[in-house]
Amino acid sequence: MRRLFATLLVYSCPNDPKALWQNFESSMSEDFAKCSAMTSTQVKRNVLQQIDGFLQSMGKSIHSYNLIPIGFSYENIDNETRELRAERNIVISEIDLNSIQLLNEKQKKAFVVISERIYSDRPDVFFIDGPGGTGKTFLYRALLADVRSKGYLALATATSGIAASILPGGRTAHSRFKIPIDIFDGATCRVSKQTSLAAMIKEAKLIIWDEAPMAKKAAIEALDDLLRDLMNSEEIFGGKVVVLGGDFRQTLPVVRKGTKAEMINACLINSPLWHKLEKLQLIENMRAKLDPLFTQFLLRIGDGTQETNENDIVKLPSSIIVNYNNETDAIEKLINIVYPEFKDPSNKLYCSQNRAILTTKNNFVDEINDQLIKKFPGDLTEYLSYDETLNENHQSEYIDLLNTLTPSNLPPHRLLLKSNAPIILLRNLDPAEGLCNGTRLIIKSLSKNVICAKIAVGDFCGKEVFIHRISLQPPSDEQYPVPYKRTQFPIRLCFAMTINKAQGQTLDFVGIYLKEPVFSHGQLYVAL
Ligand SMILES: Nc1ncnc2c1ncn2[C@@H]1O[C@H](COP(=O)(O)OP(=O)(O)OP(=O)(O)O)[C@@H](O)[C@H]1O
Repeated sequence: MRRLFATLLVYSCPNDPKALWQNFESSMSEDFAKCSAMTSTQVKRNVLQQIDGFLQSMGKSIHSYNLIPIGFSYENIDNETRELRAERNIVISEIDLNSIQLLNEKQKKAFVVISERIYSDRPDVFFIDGPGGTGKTFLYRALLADVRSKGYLALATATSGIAASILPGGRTAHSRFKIPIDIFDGATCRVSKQTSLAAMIKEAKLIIWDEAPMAKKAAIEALDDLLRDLMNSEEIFGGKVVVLGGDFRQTLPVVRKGTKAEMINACLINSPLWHKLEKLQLIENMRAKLDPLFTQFLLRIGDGTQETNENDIVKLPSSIIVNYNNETDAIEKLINIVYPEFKDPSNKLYCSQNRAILTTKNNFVDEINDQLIKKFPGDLTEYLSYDETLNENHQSEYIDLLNTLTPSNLPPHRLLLKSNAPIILLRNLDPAEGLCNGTRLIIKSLSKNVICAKIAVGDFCGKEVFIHRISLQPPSDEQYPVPYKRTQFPIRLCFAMTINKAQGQTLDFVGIYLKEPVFSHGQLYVAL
């Protein structure tokens, strides 16, 4: 409830935060108040400190909301000290520690080389290059467990929230190192030398950045500059052991409206840092171990070496193709294969959580989700967004148009939902607690102002969370007739999703709907 209150303050900008606080203070204090050892002042202080912690993780502070009564002594623990404490308190799982014994030959080699540099204080910077499923995450988890079990700090980061959420203590690199989101060449991280965040980064024995190929080179160069500055060293990454990793066959950094050349230029591979990284390769596909022929085919797709016809089109193996007569028949058949329980209502519905239909464009995703939510059993609940122009003088002129717009990173104006349906989160609400852009959840209940949902996968699987409406804006570089914001639940249905959104997801069963050819072989590779 305290987290819900903090996200309401940040994303819904209530007119009178103090009144809201006074109304709900006792409900938000219930658990602390039950502890008889605490005085009412201590209860209030604890509640305020926790709310402040949530606010700070979203870049805000409790002092902006006028919640603390005048004269009330509120000693806030510096948020960064809190972060350091959180780092030190990360639970090291037995499974991760034991996984060191299970590493395959290449993973073991990488583990030994990196560990040797960490503990001998002869720093180096690595790039773990491995196609999807070759056990990069497995290796990172083993390294993190090993370093942390020896009492050292190890910082786990990734480019996307969803990849960060599968690393223990994982955070997005942007939030951990305060790298500007709208990064450009020469931009710097917003960490000043005197803060305890700087002290924590300096103390770290190991820094991991997963999905580095998806980040712009400017972001990784900003980390290099930050570490040189903090460590007062001209060595690469300030002489820290840094492990970057990922798979260049998957999708590359997004340069909105950029040309192919601009996208390639933004890649880590075109940074002066690239040649200085020690490359370690993982090759054995641990995910598709039982199907070596498919694994080889997948690698040829990723490397762009699979044979194509005269129109540059690859032929997929007939064993994975669904035969159909026409377009309507095609999508019907695919739906029946991916979601067989829709045909047989006695079948368990809940298995839909680890299944998805992947396709290339948002409008195909919407078409499929619309069809499936109607077939899904249960009562429909409709939530309409409130769309408003930033300049209120334009509101009446544009309101109807705004409702029809479907920007890629915004929920739809008309959200049709049912209990037990799968949804995907569209914002990083609380990555430390598993609520990232890309987290999949199953709806438990739908109320007028709050949706209760259960996280469907990952370390936080099964956790129940409350989601409320927030104000969202389309990306500033997407062209719309007028600047506007949409107040809506930050979710979409996810019976179907785009291939790009699926990158980094773990799905048990996938149907791929290719109404049009994919944009690149990297996109087909991610889907397959
Ligand atoms: N040495 C190993 N022993 C047993 N299982 C392993 C080993 N290495 C990896 N795995 C398993 O193989 C699967 C794929 O591994 P992992 O997710 O680490 O790959 P990845 O390279 O990070 O993939 P992606 O790039 O798609 O995220 C996981 O289920 C993981 O637990």
